[in-house]
Amino acid sequence: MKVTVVGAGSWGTTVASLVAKRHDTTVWAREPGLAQQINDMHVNPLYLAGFSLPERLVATADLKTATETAQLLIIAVPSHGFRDVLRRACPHVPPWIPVISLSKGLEQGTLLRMTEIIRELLPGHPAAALTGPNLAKEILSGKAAATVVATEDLTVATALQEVLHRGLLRVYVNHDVIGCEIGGALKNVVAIAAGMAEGLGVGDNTRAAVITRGLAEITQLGTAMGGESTTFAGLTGMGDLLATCMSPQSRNRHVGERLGRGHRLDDVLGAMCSVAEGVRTAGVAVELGDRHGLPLPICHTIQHVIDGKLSARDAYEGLRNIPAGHEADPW
Ligand SMILES: NC(=O)c1ccc[n+]([C@@H]2O[C@H](COP(=O)([O-])OP(=O)(O)OC[C@H]3O[C@@H](n4cnc5c(N)ncnc54)[C@H](O)[C@@H]3O)[C@@H](O)[C@H]2O)c1
Ligand SMILES: O=P(O)(O)OC[C@H](O)CO
Repeated sequence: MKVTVVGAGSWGTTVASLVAKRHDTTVWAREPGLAQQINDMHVNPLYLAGFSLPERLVATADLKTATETAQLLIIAVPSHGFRDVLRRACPHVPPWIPVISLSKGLEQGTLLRMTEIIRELLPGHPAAALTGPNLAKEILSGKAAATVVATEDLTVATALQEVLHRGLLRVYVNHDVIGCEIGGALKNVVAIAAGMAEGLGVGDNTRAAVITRGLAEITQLGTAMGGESTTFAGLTGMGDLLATCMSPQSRNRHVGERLGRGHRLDDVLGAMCSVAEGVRTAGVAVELGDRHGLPLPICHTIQHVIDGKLSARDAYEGLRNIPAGHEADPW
């Protein structure tokens, strides 16, 4: 099969490297110099310094060349660039090939999930999300992991599972696309909160409380949007939340940790080469919460920190002052 991965960041390059072991795989890099380094030296020093990539993996900076012969298209650019890149690729995408989103975010303004953007721009193409506790560098270094391919049609999901399943990467299927995408996007916001706890040194009990209440917020919003509650206890919910909140490799947790240590958001983001999706997702989650009548206090608080209305320390004070009612209440 001919597989094209659009986006040569840390996750796009990792997934392309795994798929390239069994399929003809092309990765599109926005940066022409990076495409050349992948082709000539089989490295991606910009996003995956120190790793060797398979020699079979081909890169190009030309979107038409990358997509026109693809039999499976995988989109791996951050959510803020997703629509623009897909729109530019659209005229070259062969009819009816499946399109998988790797992006864990929501579109600002429209509040859409990435598979909804795929459906809007490429109607009739099967749209899927690949999501789960998947820190790119661990997977590229060959450590075992599990992930989920989510699409409503389980026949398509099973076919995609077959393409993506690789030795130590165990790929499950799920039909609950809403639940899987909401879990993947919102865990990044909670990871910023968990990182802040780390930076502030408020303790592991507090961190556990924030992670658990964070999962409650994710589940409330996800089920209100049509996701199934069991999904949020699985790999794309609790699994990814744990990996992202616990791991020092997480960019979102890193942003939170720096904020907790008193750094300015602009400085933190300016020093990073990679994306931290939670920074943009917090506001979208708040808007979705408003739409569904849900208070989502952790998302609100993180949005206030991102807007500069609250310091990390004040944010934690504020969360402490929220009245504790029944555990099943939405606040
Ligand atoms: N890195 C991981 O461990 C990991 C794991 C699972 C999911 N994800 C998700 O995958 C998505 C991509 O993450 P990543 O880690 O590869 O990001 P990254 O920051 O490492 O790389 C992003 C890639 O997209 C390109 N890009 C950035 N902005 C763009 C724009 N506006 N238009 C076109 N291209 C643009 C960059 O050039 C780069 O090739 C994110 O949504 C992330 O949450 C990441
Ligand atoms: O580095 P982060 O915070 O974007 O997290 C990466 C993955 O989404 C973890 O599953």
